[in-house]
Amino acid sequence: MPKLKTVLVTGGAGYIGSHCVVDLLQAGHEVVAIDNFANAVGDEEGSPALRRAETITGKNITFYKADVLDKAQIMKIFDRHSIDCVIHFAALKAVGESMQQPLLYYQNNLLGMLNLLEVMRSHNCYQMVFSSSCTVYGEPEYLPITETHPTGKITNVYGRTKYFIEEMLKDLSAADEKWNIISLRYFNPVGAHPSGMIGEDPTKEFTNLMPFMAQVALGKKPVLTVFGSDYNTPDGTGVRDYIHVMDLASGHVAALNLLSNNHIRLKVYNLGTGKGVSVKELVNVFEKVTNTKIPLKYVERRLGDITAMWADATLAKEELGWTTRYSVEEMCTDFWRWQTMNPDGYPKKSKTSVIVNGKS
Ligand SMILES: O=c1ccn([C@@H]2O[C@H](COP(=O)(O)OP(=O)(O)O[C@H]3O[C@H](CO)[C@@H](O)[C@H](O)[C@H]3O)[C@@H](O)[C@H]2O)c(=O)[nH]1
Repeated sequence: MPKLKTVLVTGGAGYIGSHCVVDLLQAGHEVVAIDNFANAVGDEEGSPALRRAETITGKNITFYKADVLDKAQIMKIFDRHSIDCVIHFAALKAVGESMQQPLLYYQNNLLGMLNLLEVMRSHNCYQMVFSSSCTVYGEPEYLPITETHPTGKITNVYGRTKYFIEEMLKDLSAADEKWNIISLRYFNPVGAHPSGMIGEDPTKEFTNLMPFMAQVALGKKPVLTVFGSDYNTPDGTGVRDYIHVMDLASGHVAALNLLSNNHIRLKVYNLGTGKGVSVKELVNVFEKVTNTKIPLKYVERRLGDITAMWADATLAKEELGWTTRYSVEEMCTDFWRWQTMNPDGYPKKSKTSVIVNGKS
């Protein structure tokens, strides 16, 4: 039986965070969520995504508008709640921006993690699930990529922050056996909760393929720019391992269960489907399930993009007992449902029933 936990979810109002909160609540865990709204909709009064997560699950979430860079604030939250485990999503993640503002990325992602780990240690909380990325592998030396593939040859600052944090976690777990940490390397998260109530609504510019494609389908952008048609792939376009965000969410609940029942110190798992899908293939499926036509414009390769990447997710299957359930069709259908039900994303100003700063 999984043990029920009080889980602090940093970046809980964000795309992956909010979907993970739904799964945690449905599994019976208590959630304390924090977000600074750097890339999620919300304000002092709370988060529309989390309010909807409460509606979906019929459960309450405690929410704080808080920043992992503010150590004193994080201390207070730990003083107030008996946190068993932290799932750490809060990070900046725009590759282009990270190249222009490296210090911002190092400060936010590395210092944020350091603060969190120090506060955790001061409160005897040693369990963490960390949101890492397949970006730590750089250009693959072989496919599918296993967790033992070399890491570190990364061409962007964002990716290096994930890699440096993984190295930091290795040192930490080697130095102090109390830590019990899982780092999850995500492949390409897409889709939305099947209810259409929560989904991806970045406050920054859309740069990822599926959200951009949906903007084109909605008529908000004129054309989808395809970056490169001369890759060494079956149709010449880039290949990725797209994974439904609800599958990603269930991977976190599985990781939490493993940490509850085993002292593993530090483990790394790939979360992907194991299937490579090209840009053209994804566009075709999206057009089919949404009954839309996406105008395409082929341009040069995007700087820093890799050719192809997909996961070997055998380890997560064997050790976390986790498998993906959603097809590429469902990823597109669910994303489109979210987009058509919420063409402008979340309401930008809304009262929330979420318990904010510990008060209803
Ligand atoms: O307008 C677009 C956007 C993307 N692509 C292509 O679509 C594929 C997927 O691109 P995107 O959705 O931007 O994802 P990635 O570049 O694979 O980056 C994701 O996956 C990385 C791990 O590999 C993470 O580090 C990033 O945070 C995450 O955004 C790539 O072949 C891109 O060249 C286009 O052709 N046109």
